[in-house]
Amino acid sequence: MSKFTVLNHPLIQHKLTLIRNKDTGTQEFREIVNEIAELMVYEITRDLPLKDVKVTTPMGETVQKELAGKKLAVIPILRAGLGMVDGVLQLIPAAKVGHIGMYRDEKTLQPHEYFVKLPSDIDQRELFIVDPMLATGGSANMAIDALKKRGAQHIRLVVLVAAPEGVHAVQTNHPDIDIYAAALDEKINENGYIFPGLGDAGDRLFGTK
Ligand SMILES: O=P(O)(O)OC[C@H]1O[C@H](OP(=O)(O)OP(=O)(O)O)[C@H](O)[C@@H]1O
Ligand SMILES: O=c1cc[nH]c(=O)[nH]1
Ligand SMILES: [Mg+2]
Repeated sequence: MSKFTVLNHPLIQHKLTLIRNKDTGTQEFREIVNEIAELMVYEITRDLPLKDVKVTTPMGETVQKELAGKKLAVIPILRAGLGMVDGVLQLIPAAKVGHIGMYRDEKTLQPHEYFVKLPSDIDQRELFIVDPMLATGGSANMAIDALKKRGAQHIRLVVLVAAPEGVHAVQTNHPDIDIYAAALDEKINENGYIFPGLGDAGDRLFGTK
């Protein structure tokens, strides 16, 4: 069974409260989403493997550490996932970026894929799928399917707000995928939105409401 981890760092929790507030405007919302993404990536990369390397300082030769594992790629689920990309790249500037376009039918809540463009070597990379919202889990499951179909082997899912239904759906369909969230909320409401949530993440990021 995959791991589900809520990142309880006080800065993450404080910033999440700011963007839940309905009076937080587009500019601030966008800035804070990136800040939270950056903090989350800092937390979840604690287990990246290191190896010894020789380095010559101005004082002489020494053996120190550098990252040893697979290269990384960040995969935003469009649109709202785009809001987290800059935050991730702030810490991992060399990461490649793949895009998966997905929208949820407002009535059926079924996801529809409309765009996929990925680095050619995703099978060699550790992939971080980013999307602020994990509601029914339909979009995340379809994005994971799209990556696996193209050879991806190491995928983690990073979301800001998760609903229990979405966590269960991803864990059931993809027991190999670890999920990280800034919060686990109460439920999905009758319109398919997470409660208490933060509303429509894409609309709040891009000012489209
Ligand atoms: O878990 P689910 O029930 O699939 O819902 C979550 C999805 O819904 C939102 O995207 P939306 O369809 O609103 O597209 P957008 O990012 O373009 O606004 C959100 O960003 C997720 O991708
Ligand atoms: O609460 C939700 C659920 C799906 N998508 C969003 O943007 N918000
Ligand atoms: Mg949306």
